[in-house]
Amino acid sequence: MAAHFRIILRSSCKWTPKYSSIQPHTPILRIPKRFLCTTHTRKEARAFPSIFIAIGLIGTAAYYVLAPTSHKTLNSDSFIPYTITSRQPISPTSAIFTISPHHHDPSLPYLLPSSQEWKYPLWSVEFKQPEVQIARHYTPLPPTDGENTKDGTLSFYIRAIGGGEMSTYLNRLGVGRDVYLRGPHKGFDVLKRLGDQKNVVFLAGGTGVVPGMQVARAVLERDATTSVELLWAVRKREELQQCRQGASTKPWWNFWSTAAPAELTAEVEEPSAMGKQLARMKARYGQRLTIRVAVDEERTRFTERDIKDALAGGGRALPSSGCQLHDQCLHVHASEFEDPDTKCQCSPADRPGKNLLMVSGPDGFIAYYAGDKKWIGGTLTQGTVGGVAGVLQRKNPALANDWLVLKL
Ligand SMILES: Cc1cc2nc3c(=O)[nH]c(=O)nc-3n(C[C@H](O)[C@H](O)[C@H](O)COP(=O)(O)OP(=O)(O)OC[C@H]3O[C@@H](n4cnc5c(N)ncnc54)[C@H](O)[C@@H]3O)c2cc1C
Repeated sequence: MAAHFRIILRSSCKWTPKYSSIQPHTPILRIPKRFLCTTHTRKEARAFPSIFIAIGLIGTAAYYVLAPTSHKTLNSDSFIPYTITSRQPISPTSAIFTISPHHHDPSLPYLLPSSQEWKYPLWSVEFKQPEVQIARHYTPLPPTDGENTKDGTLSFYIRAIGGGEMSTYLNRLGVGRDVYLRGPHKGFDVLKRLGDQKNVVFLAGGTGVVPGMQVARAVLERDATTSVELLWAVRKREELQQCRQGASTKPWWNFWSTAAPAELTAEVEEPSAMGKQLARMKARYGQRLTIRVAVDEERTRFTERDIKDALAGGGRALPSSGCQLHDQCLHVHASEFEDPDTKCQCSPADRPGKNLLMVSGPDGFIAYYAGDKKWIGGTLTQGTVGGVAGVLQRKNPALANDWLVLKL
């Protein structure tokens, strides 16, 4: 989920290449001589094709500006409007935004047909910044119990990054303002990758916890024998709990009584809006979902030992070389946006599947725990496994076989 740059808006792409491919002296329209009136002066004759060109350009531009867009509801080709219906501040730089589409869609593209359930275990949408024409991905928070998903409402946990174009723009918007979305964009198919295995460890930094919540929900709803350990690193405690006015910087909740990352129970004291969401998930899944939180400003963090302990519970998996879904080597050049043609190439008799170690957050966080992602030919790819995960794999080669590392 590292910083993502995408400056292309597909609607404008439709015509931009035509213009960008024009060479300085390439004629755009050739006017046959017979159409040129002989009584025209040379100057007028030269002006004639220019008029055609100008009319052509204006007509094309008018078409794209004025033509009604064929899409009114969420789709992966064009941006459609939503209105911000609520904004719950969490810290000075982060908030949960809830948005509703302008037009009701009876068959939302991210829901299973005739169901309230999400279709994908991991997905995101793009928001566009209309003033500077950029788009960035954001991850919808999974619906809480009893929430109606059919009305198209979506919620997002968004942090404003200092100097960040999109996130500071979004952070300035209040209730009633419009935002424009395109999607859904499918992420890694974690359920197929997990297959017959049962364990997911999700290490998240900051807003990277949201894909972790999506994955936890999908995996824990799949069957009652799965378990998820969600390790969430935040800079400040306020992401999880509201701080009292004038409270000491020392931990004062029982929850924070140890120097190591603490385990979250279903009863978080004075929870933030994110704390409430996590506590609800903990209450729903009980022992099957472990949530631990490390706070930078309290000098707690997830160490190599913590990750090793979290991985200790994974079952043994069979080797899966040559399978695009299960072979770590074949993930080196894979993008986190799943190719719809990606299929399991393992033998069904082998009951394919890998336990999953997933790492999501800012670039530096991912690099520290799992190694850098790499840009190859304009695509951000997984790269090799490095960082803490790489060290653990070298110390215990069985981990490299039993656990697939995925970076978001
Ligand atoms: C699939 C996916 C899902 C995402 N989901 C969410 C989400 O739910 N919530 C959310 O807040 N963000 C999410 N992001 C990140 C988001 O897309 C943007 O990258 C982020 O909001 C910064 O965009 P920007 O335009 O403000 O910053 P930019 O103008 O792109 O970057 C400004 C500077 O900030 C740095 N930077 C960018 N992101 C971070 C970061 N996270 N931490 C520290 N420095 C950073 C950049 O390297 C750059 O130097 C997601 C990204 C992806 C790829």
